[in-house]
Amino acid sequence: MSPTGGGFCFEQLVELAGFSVAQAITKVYSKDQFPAVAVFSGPGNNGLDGLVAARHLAHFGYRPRIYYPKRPDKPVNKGLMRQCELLDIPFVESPDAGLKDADLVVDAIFGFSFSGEVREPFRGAIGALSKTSLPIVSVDIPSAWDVEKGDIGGNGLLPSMLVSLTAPKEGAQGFQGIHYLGGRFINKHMDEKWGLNLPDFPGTDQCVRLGSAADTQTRASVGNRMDDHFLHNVASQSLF
Ligand SMILES: NC(=O)C1=CN([C@@H]2O[C@H](COP(=O)(O)OP(=O)(O)OC[C@H]3O[C@@H](n4cnc5c(N)ncnc54)[C@H](O)[C@@H]3O)[C@@H](O)[C@H]2O)[C@@H](O)CC1
Ligand SMILES: [K+]
Repeated sequence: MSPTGGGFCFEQLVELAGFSVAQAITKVYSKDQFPAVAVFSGPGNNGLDGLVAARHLAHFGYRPRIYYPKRPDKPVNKGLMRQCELLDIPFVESPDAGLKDADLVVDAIFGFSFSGEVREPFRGAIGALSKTSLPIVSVDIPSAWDVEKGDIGGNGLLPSMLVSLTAPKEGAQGFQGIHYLGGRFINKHMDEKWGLNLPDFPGTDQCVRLGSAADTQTRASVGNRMDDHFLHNVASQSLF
């Protein structure tokens, strides 16, 4: 683990992101009504947020299963998978196996680095999720949406709930569903540097519900600039 410019290491940010997603889910979809959660994880960091969320959901009393078809051979991926295996969270081999008898879906396929036409095996996964009537919770941005322009191709997911991380993305401005902000790790220096004007997180919560479209809009362009920064500095470990 290497410290970043803000003192964080990457694994910490992924942990806080995934934890906030799991907690936001508890606010809207109770474990009694939505016990079986299908987590669809993509090949990048959005997918890692999904693995972390699955682990916390299991601790919270849900029954997650994970569809994770492309698994980069990195210590962080292997570690997060191992943690899930030790909680007896099954890894399923197909989108259909993920959705069978599920009550809820977590869409952690693509985040802000998605671009172009969806390639397999994720084209099939997104196709399956587009057809399901189950509620979908998207992590950071609905998968296959353009991070700046939203669902321009018309092929992206239409989730019932979105948990934006750190700050909403510009592309999420048109999102009409239940919108939470997660990732409670911004200090006042970061907030001022980026002009985030973050809302107060209630009590010990890791997430806060965004009330209105205006709430999203005022923060969206900042969210994109931060993500650009995040993207270009993750390798050099100089985040924030
Ligand atoms: N901003 C923040 O503070 C944090 C962000 N995190 C997460 O990191 C995410 C961004 O992670 P990454 O930069 O790894 O990117 P993504 O997870 O968005 O996805 C990148 C992966 O998707 C693949 N991909 C892109 N376009 C594709 C296409 N058309 N068809 C098939 N595959 C495609 C790429 O080859 C790459 O493997 C965020 O959205 C968020 O979920 C957190 O993990 C940590 C905190
Ligand atoms: K997503």
